[in-house]
Amino acid sequence: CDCAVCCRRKDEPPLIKGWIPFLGKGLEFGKDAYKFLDKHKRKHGDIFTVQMAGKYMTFVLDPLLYPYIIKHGRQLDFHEFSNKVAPITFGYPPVHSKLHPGLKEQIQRSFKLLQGESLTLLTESMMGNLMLVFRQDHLGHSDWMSGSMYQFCLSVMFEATLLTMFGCVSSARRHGGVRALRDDFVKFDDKFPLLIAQVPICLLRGTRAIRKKLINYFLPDRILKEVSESFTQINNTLSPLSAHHFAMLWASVGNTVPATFWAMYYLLSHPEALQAVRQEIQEVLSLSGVEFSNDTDVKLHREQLDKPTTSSESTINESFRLSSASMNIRVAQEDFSLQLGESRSVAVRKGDIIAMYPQIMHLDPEIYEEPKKFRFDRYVHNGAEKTDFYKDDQKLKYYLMPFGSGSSMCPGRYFAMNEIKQFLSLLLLYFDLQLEDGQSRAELDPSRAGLGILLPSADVRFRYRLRVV
Ligand code: HEM
Repeated sequence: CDCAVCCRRKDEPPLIKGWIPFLGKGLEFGKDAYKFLDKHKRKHGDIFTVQMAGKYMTFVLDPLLYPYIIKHGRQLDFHEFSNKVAPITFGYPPVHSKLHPGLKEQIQRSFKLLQGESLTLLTESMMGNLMLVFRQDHLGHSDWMSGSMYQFCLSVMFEATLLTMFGCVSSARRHGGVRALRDDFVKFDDKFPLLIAQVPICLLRGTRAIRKKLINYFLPDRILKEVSESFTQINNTLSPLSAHHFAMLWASVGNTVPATFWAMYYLLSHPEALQAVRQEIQEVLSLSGVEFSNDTDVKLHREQLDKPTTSSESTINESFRLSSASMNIRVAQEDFSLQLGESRSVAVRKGDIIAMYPQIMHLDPEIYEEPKKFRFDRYVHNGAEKTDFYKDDQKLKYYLMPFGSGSSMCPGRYFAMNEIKQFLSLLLLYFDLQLEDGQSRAELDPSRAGLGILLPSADVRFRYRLRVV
């Protein structure tokens, strides 16, 4: 092993020193995250500590132990980490700032608007906006068109999400400046891993100016002019800071766009999956008495999306499994002994970081046979959702974790699932789709490992044509 490993007290995991790929004080993994963790797991077992910049970070990589960490919400806190890093990254005041009393509570309340009754509103609005963008940008031709898949997903999902979350200007249904906004967003997003790693923004050329432009876009007099019964109206009253709106925009598209890309890519590269999902969507429509034709707009309401659609959901979950590389972080609030099962405990000091890295579980051949292969029906059993997956002959409580876990779980997860389903439904209903020759080997770009859904290392060319129905 090329790392110095110290054996410590019996209740302390092996300590690995001298590993430098982490940047700054922060947590950017960079290219070697999976390899690094997998290598040390084989050598030192499922629990080990990495020392960096004076901090101790203990990785727990056995998914059978995840429930013990997740249930320690009080002693192992997520928000200490996010409350510190998010304001610096997105440029809003610290959540405990005296200038904005109650900000923390406002932010937490705004997360609730992504669920429950508001989710119905959001989902309906997203449907209309997706349809609008599809109709105006892509449904006008009957010949084969050629496109770049990531760019296609980005342009449709970015604009439809922006309209859904933040409304539109009063004079038009679409924003004139959306392309410029999207380009700036992509430039900021490129630097996102460095910002999260707490590299000072002044060292990232031009990024501060781009962030300022993006924040200014959300000033109340520039956007949100036509807000009636929308999510935006409620959201705006609760969280009046434009920099926080910008953070919400990042949260709502930063992972959703690559997740949509992977679901679309896997469907196009697996025709049997595409066929099964298309058939399932057609059945949902016909059961609701909707007769589909390509010159009318489709509406899929929340009740229809909530119907058991096992092939679509399994396809999306399988894409998450293969492309997600988020790290779940907790910060110890006190010195204590973290009990991991009946016979194991780990000494934790106040300020230590405990991390789970579910990608290791997602690619574990003991849990998922042939883990690198896409199988659209991996999460289907006897026509229903499959939820039993095993490790060491024990059923796993957590087997798929693209959205984090416990108290830190993504509040937008239901909305994300709905919007990806809506996007795929429109895509498969309206278009014949094909990959261009030689485009069936998309690779994951590991450079934002630790932060969510990985992007493809290169875009993929595809062809699409209006279906004749
Ligand atoms: C496929 C799409 C998505 C994925 C994979 C995803 C994943 C995640 C993950 C991994 C976290 C951090 C959880 C943790 O560290 O334990 C998170 C947090 C968050 N997500 Fe998502 N997310 C997605 C879509 C969305 C959408 C559509 C929204 C909003 C419309 C959203 C809003 C948020 C917010 C606000 C947080 C911060 C929560 C907090 O600080 O407590 N996400 N998401």
